[in-house]
Amino acid sequence: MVTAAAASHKPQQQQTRVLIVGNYCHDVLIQDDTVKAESLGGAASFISNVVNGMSIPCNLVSKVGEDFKHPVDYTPIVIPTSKTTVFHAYFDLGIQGNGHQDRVLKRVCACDPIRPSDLPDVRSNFGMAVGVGGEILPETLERMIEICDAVFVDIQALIRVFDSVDGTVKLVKLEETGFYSMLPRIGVLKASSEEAVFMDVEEVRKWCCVVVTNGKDGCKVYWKDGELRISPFSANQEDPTGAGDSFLGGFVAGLVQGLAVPDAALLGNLFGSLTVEQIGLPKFDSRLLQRVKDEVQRRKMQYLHCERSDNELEFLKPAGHEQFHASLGSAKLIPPCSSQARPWTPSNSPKETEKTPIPHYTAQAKLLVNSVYEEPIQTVEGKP
Ligand SMILES: Nc1ncnc2c1ncn2[C@@H]1O[C@H](COP(=O)(O)OP(=O)(O)OP(=O)(O)O)[C@@H](O)[C@H]1O
Ligand SMILES: O[C@H]1[C@H](O)[C@@H](O)[C@H](O)[C@@H](O)[C@H]1O
Repeated sequence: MVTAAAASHKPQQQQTRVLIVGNYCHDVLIQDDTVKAESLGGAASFISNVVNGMSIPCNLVSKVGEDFKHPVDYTPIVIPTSKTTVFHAYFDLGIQGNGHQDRVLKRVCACDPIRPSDLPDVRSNFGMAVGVGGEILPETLERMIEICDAVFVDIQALIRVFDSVDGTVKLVKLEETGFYSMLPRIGVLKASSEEAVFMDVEEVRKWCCVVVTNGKDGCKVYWKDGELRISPFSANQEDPTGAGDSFLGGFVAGLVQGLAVPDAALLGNLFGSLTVEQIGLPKFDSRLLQRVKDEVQRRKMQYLHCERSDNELEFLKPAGHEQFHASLGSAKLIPPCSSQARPWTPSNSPKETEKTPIPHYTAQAKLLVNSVYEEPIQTVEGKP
């Protein structure tokens, strides 16, 4: 675990604040044996879409093959001997109708894994380990823990295995993976409710903060001594792909800007709900984004009037949380600005100069990792 003392010795002036690690992929959505859509995929693409939308600078490490066919903001590493990861998402195979499994995923092509040597040498405040096709190796996560103040992990990067014949994605128990012993050194583990059954939440919450997303019902945050349900936003679901990724992007964007954990989780729910309303990678309306940024700034001003001396308060709902939910909900109702709701391209993504300075990120990263987990814990019970 990163201790407060260790974190305070880290350099305070850094270029990169958010480091996203995970491969871009090609997503093919299939229904009734017909290709419904093909789009850019991978948690890294959905997350950077949100983080960029919130004007937060980030760095991204991703690998693709020479066949990679989408314009992206962050140039991936091109591997001449490998093909881009491809997922086929079947919306009519084995779906249970209980809202748990919304699609059957097959990884039909896998690009190279991301290795420690692929990561930048500079320190980051927030690291995001967000693989989709098995590209995050245990040694890669180890390196991320070394170079980032706080690491956020999507459990899908850790527990996916792929059928050797047709690539169907299956899940294994977290404790059976080589990642389990690293839990005390990560900040947040995010899982969907479908994935959460592959870990013992009661055990894992002793080591790190756990966030379980639950589709249209929002999400739940668990920490060592408490848990909170965070309300959803209504949405007309078109395609669930990437909802969890956009959630994580919004959650981290909120924390980077200094929001308390429950308010940041609301931002996650908001971006998750916006994502399911579009097929593939969502395009966020610029007026909506501006309104969300304004609401976040307004929310931070409210904090100035509250005493929040106890670290655990970062996990509890600050006064005005429900009002913040209502304000974000009304931002969602802004009608799209037709001239601006154009397809996303690198040329209309925010320029570095337009990105706003973020004053509180280091304090927030330290708080998140250290506040309620202040006792340094060296091992997970039963593991070295
Ligand atoms: N139908 C919906 N209506 C409103 N909000 C939704 C809906 N579906 C998802 N969300 C929001 O997005 C978040 C993440 O969704 P979900 O739990 O489905 O993640 P996921 O299964 O990891 O998604 P994916 O694997 O498709 O990326 C939820 O916590 C919720 O806030
Ligand atoms: O683009 C999608 C998205 O990133 C999903 O979260 C992931 O589960 C899929 O594997 C991927 O193809």
